[in-house]
Amino acid sequence: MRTPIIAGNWKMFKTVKEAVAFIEDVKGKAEVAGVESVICAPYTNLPALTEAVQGTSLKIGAQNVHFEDSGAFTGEISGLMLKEIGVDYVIIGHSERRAYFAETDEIVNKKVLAAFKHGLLPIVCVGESLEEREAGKTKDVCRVQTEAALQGLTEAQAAQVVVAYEPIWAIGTGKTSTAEDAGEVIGYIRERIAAQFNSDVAGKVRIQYGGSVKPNNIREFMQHPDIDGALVGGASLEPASYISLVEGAR
Ligand SMILES: O=C(CO)COP(=O)(O)O
Repeated sequence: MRTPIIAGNWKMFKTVKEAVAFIEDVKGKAEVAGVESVICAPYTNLPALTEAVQGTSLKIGAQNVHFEDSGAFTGEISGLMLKEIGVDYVIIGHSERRAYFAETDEIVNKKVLAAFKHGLLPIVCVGESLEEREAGKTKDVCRVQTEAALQGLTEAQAAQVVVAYEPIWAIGTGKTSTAEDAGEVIGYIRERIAAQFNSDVAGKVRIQYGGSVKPNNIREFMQHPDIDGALVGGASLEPASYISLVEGAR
């Protein structure tokens, strides 16, 4: 059985003070047996957050990582640095990074390999644009992005990957995919992982849905047998809303 995973992607929101106050509010509440609960925060929050979640089951993730360990890469942060401060997860290849920061499938793959090198677990984002959806390319886009991201991983590593299927048109728009539709794409992604590795690996990889997930629709997505959780932007920012999301994944 795959453990459901709810991950909040805070994007570029919250100061350190706000981030720590959030953890105080959700401690013990956004902790539900059998559900993994991860907050992916801006870099500046991470040291305080890894400290704040000590003694809880909450996990902390970054939203990006550079693929080199160190070097002349002004403004970048490496996996080595994230591991040192106790980060567990890292979001890689979010559509906002692909669109605004020119991340290619090749860069995403390098980052996934770098994450494993440092013992960080990647949450790899894939998903189609509205244009691609309308052109009937949804599955192709997801296949190409997923295969590229997981290239070069061992079977043991691949089995630990979290994939987030986030249709770009559903992000921050209030439009969601239906659970049935998202489940179909996610089922297809799982089939492709089975083809790339094997069915044992594919059976272990957790695949989330992301895109306007809210407390009022989380249960619908979680009821689909192929959907293992959610990557949530806007609705992860308020403690009460985040707690409801984690409870909804039970
Ligand atoms: O991009 C997302 C999570 O990574 C989704 O954002 P929203 O939940 O705000 O639509």
